[in-house]
Amino acid sequence: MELVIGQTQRSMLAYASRGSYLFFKDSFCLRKLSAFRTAGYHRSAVFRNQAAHDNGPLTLSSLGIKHKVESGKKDKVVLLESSKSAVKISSVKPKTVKNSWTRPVAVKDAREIDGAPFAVKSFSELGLSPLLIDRLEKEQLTMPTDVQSAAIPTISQKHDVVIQSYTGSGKTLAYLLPILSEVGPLKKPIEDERSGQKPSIEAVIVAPSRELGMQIVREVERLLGPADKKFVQQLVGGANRSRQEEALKKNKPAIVVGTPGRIAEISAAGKLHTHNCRFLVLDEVDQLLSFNYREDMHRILEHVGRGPVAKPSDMLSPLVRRSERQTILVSATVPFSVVRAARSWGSNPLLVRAKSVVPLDSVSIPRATPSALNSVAESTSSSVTQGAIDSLPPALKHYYCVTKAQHKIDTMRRCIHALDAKAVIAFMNNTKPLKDAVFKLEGRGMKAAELHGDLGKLVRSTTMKKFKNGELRVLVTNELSARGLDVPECDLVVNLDLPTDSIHYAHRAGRTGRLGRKGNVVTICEQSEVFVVKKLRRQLGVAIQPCEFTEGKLTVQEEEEKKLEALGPK
Ligand SMILES: Nc1ncnc2c1ncn2[C@@H]1O[C@H](COP(=O)(O)OP(=O)(O)OP(=O)(O)O)[C@@H](O)[C@H]1O
Repeated sequence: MELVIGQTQRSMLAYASRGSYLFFKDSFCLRKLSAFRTAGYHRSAVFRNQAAHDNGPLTLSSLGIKHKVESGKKDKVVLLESSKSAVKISSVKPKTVKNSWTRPVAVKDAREIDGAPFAVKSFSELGLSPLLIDRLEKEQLTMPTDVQSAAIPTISQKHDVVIQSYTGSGKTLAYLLPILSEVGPLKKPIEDERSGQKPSIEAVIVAPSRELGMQIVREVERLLGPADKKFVQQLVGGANRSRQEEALKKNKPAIVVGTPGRIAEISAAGKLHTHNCRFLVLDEVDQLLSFNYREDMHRILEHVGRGPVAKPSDMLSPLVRRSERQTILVSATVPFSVVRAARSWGSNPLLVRAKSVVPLDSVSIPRATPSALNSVAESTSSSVTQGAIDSLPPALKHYYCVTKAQHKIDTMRRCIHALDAKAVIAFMNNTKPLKDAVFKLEGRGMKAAELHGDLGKLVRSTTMKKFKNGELRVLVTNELSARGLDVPECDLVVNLDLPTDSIHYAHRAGRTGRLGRKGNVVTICEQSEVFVVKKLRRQLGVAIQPCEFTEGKLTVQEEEEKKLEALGPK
């Protein structure tokens, strides 16, 4: 059936219900639009109108569009009347690729996607399963963030995606919710569900640090509810491996969350069966691409979601092989290395941001130039810098304070008092000096603790718990253990050592100002390092103001600022 749409005055984008047409931006001329299978069932369609878009979240009502769904028919029809044009969307049989042992998978044609529904008023407009909506309401999670509004429908329609949005903008739920809508006890009833199907692992989530891995496990447990916690299993390093293997056997979880080394280790031992896995999520993916995870990541990518090939005729084409598993890459920063990975591990991946969903191939992210191999120069490459800028929470305030190396801790203590900060994360580049920093802070009566990879799992989780419940005021840590960490109460980030580039600056800064909250970032440096702060300031396009802490107050050094500006860029 051909859908013909009259010209409309506005460039609009619409998502429609199951099995219907997806049509997209640009003034709709008379043309055939190809069908597109949606796994999730929308009870509404959301239009994007460029004009209205800039005035905040878009919903049908905000666009003056009334919609109703005629139910009871096999194919649903969503009638949309707008003041400008009447558009009738009717259902069509989607094209699917079906194999003997995999679920029907729509052959993806990302060219059809141009924009996504924007911030909608509630999760129930995003086609999530009713059971999951109930759980969200019980957890007082009612309104999706922008990146969630864009990511949830896109993932539900079986696209491989790269989710990029600034730190603390809700990327974790952006991928967890569509997965929980399809997998585990909260999933939608699936028409072609074969009864008595052996429970198997259907989603693998990989995180670069134990803390982040455990944080994601707690988020899944929170959503599943106390009775269904066993559907998710942690496979993080540092924990007892045989206990993890016993739990896998006993609980047969639908979702596993872990660090690359431990997942690869248990998979290699033949104790982790992920060939039927439908989702592979790589959280903080730019970290997971680093050299030290190479072997483990290779194993995970080669095995997760790679179904058994029963007979030669089942040999899957490269496209279908890749499309049998949905690959979801997540990070606040998306340097070229992530783009390259998405292209090789996914099929027609889409770049999902807070306000847009576009084919990844349509975004020009230049390669890091060979000369940018060293970290400081690397951040001069526009892709890296752009990634950092995109990852900075908008409500943050940035300062720097000059002092001698031996006075840094004392300066930080004065900074904490001046800002009356309650939960401070202080970053250093190496593990060794962390203990000394804690010792000095404790010596001045400030409750502090160190967090790094050399500590045992128990010490690390106890430290995190104490920090989150306010028993500790300062957490002194290094880069890796802080990636993705979510401590909503964190109101101050201090750089005791300069970050190596703008991306690292942005990820550190993003530990505060979570989900739009206020936050301060203070970099304490020596005079000889001021030029690096200026470079970061230029690359990030944020005001990192010179300041000092005297008589219990933070004062911005205006004249110093003017002097610096007068010197011009170095
Ligand atoms: N729709 C929502 N409504 C209310 N709170 C939310 C919502 N989505 C996420 N949150 C909360 O916001 C905080 C930040 O979410 P999350 O950690 O997923 O952000 P992120 O973008 O993954 O951050 P990072 O880039 O640092 O990993 C969490 O405490 C989370 O529980």
